[in-house]
Formats: sequence, C-alpha cells, structure tokens
Amino acid sequence: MQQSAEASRRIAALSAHLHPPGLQMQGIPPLRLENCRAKGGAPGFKVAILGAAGGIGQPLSLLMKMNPLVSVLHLYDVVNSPGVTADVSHMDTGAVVRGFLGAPQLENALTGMDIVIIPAGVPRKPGMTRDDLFKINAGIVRTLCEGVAKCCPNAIVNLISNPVNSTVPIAAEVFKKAGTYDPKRLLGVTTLDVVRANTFVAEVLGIDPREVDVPVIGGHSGITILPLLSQVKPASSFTSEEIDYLTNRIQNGGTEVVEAKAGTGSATLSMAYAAAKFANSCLTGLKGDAGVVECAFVASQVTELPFFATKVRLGRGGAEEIFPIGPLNEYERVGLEKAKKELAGSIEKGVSFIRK
Ligand SMILES: NC(=O)C1=CN([C@@H]2O[C@H](COP(=O)(O)OP(=O)(O)OC[C@H]3O[C@@H](n4cnc5c(N)ncnc54)[C@H](O)[C@@H]3O)[C@@H](O)[C@H]2O)C=CC1
Ligand SMILES: O=C([O-])CC(=O)C(=O)O
Repeated sequence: MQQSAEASRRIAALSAHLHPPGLQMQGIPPLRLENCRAKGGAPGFKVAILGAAGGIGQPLSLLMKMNPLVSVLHLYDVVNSPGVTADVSHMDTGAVVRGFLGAPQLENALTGMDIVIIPAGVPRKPGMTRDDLFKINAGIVRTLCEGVAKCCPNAIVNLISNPVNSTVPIAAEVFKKAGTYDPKRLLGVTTLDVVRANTFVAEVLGIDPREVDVPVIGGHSGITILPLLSQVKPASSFTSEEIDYLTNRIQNGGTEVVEAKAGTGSATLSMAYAAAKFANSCLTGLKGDAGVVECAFVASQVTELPFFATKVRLGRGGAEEIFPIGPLNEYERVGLEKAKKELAGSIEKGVSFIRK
C-alpha cells in the first residue's frame, strides 16, 4: 500500500521526537516533537530522574511513568539511559518519556522540570557504612545540583543519594552559592524508613501495614533513624523487648538488605516504591491538594540542628509546614540525643565539602 505524502511526513517527524540526539536507534527514522500528534501536552507535571538507569532508577522510572500526575518524564544517566528510555516509553500511560545520556545532556534533561528525583551514585556493599559513600557521591550530588540551580531553580528536589544526612546539606550549600536556595524545595527522602517501620510494626501487631503510621524522625543512617513507637497510629503499646527489636530492625533495615544482596547492591525495589510514594505526595501537594503529610529530611528549626527529619506538610511550595517532634518517652529522648550527636557531624561534613 502507498503511504500518502502527509503520512510519510508525519512518521518522519514523529521519529525525530522519539529519538532525540544521543538516543537514535538503527533503522528507525528520526521524528520531531513539533510535528508529532503526541505532544506531551496533557495536564500534569514534568519530572526528571537523575540516575535513571540504576537499581533504584529503573523501577522508579517505571513507577513514575505510571503516575497520572506526570505529563513529561526525563530519564538521565551517565550510562544506559537510551535502553531504559526506549523500554519505559512503550508503556501505554500518559507521560511522554525522553532520555538523556551523559554530562552534555544534563541541562536539557533539567530544563523546565517541576520535580527532580536524584538516586544517582554508588550503593553500599557489606561492611560499609552510608558515610563510606561520601567520597564518590558528594561530588556527584554537587554536579547534579549545580545543574538544577542553573536549569530549574524552582524545582522541588527529592534527594535519595547516600549519605542523605550529608548530601542534603551539600545540595543546600550548592543552591546557596548559586543564589537559588529555597529550603522548602529541598527534601531528603527518608520514606523507606517509614515504609519499613510500618511493615515491621504491622507484623508485630498482626495487622495490615496499610493501616499503620509510624513517624520516623532524625536522619537516614543507623542511630539517626529514630522511630517514634509511642506515636504509632493506631495507638498501640509495645513491650520493652518489642521496642528494642523494632527500633533495631528499623535502624538496620538498609544493612539487612545489603547483607542479603551479598555485594550486589542495596535496597532498590522497596526504595523505588518509597521514592514513588514520596514523589506522588510532592506532586499532589504541587497540584494544590492540602494536607499531604510525609516524613522528610529538611532544613528545620525543630531542634538546634540545621537539618532534621520530621513530618512535613507538602504543598505548592514544597515542605510548607514542618511539624514538631511531639511528646517522647524516655527511651525516645535518649535515642534523640544520640541521633543528634551523630547527625551534627554528618551535616557539618556536607557543609564543609562545599565551603572548604
Ligand atoms: N535514601 C534512601 O532511603 C536510599 C538511598 N539509596 C542510595 O541511592 C543511591 C543509588 O542506589 P542504586 O540505584 O542502588 O545504585 P546503582 O549503582 O544501581 O545506580 C546508580 C546510578 O547512578 C548513576 N550515576 C552515577 N554517577 C552519575 C552521575 N554523575 N549522573 C547521573 N547518574 C549517575 C549510575 O550510572 C547508576 O545507573 C546510592 O547512593 C544508595 O546508597 C539506596 C537505598 C535507599
Ligand atoms: O542501606 C543502604 O545503603 C541503602 C539505604 O539507604 C537503605 O536501604 O535504607
């Protein structure tokens, strides 16, 4: 059958859009966005994932492509983003997917984004602490945040790369230097701690984890992860053995996965789930729905430390309200003092990485 001139023109044009420079595929003619009927004009938000080809990045790309609040999804990595982009872009959900590969394409990946999710960087192996990742990940986060400051200074940043207790202060310093810092828009992702806490508490109580809400405050590493079992909803009481077991398991949930994976990485699937849940709350807040509350590691005045994780209310401007810690029992008060001591050092390490 002969193609009409108009149909050929449309196909050639569409191909240039689907395969932007760097992502062209053999044998498929290029096609351009402006001539494509699928313009990505559906209402929704523009989201970029930096580190999209990684263990977290891939399932997170899948989950964000399924989110009806996302109209455009940019997938950036220094390796393998063309494959992940081609794969995810075939899903018949609304978001238009574009891939970006390597430093020269970072600015295009970031321009116009409403939310930037950053799971770029190396993961732990058994025997390592999250702080052992600082050497490599600090520089990665600095470079990516410089890109955010330049290309989408108003975007909400969801920072996943470890050590979160230091990478969030690094990002804040980068944004301050660039004159773009808005503390409400920089959020360290600690949702996985809450997800784990809900799961482990539900197991002990013998109820559905979806009915459980455990506030987890402090930071995202070892003893800085402080679950507030006295504030669990539905209101529950625990024996001292249960409190010890749950606190330890929640604080060491990451290490449990690192050891089980035996050198092949850390939590990726549960983390992608947690990151997608958190990003969805940020998107819901951006849309203007009031009352979306999540725990996150943010600039904060609830303690004497400059950053601290507590519940925050997400809105159009990011973390619009930061909730106080609330009443603690003696066990939690002792835990809080230990957490603050370690957090202070991690925060200072991040700050001085940029200021030095
Ligand atoms: N906040 C949290 O609760 C959690 C944080 N993490 C952290 O997330 C990070 C990523 O973990 P995985 O996905 O398992 O690691 P991974 O090694 O599987 O993936 C990381 C990806 O980042 C990419 N990457 C490296 N340098 C980059 C750069 N300059 N720009 C863009 N992309 C770059 C790599 O190419 C790779 O595709 C680690 O630092 C890990 O510790 C992991 C689990 C939970
Ligand atoms: O434990 C790790 O290295 C990864 C992580 O942050 C977590 O799973 O909570």
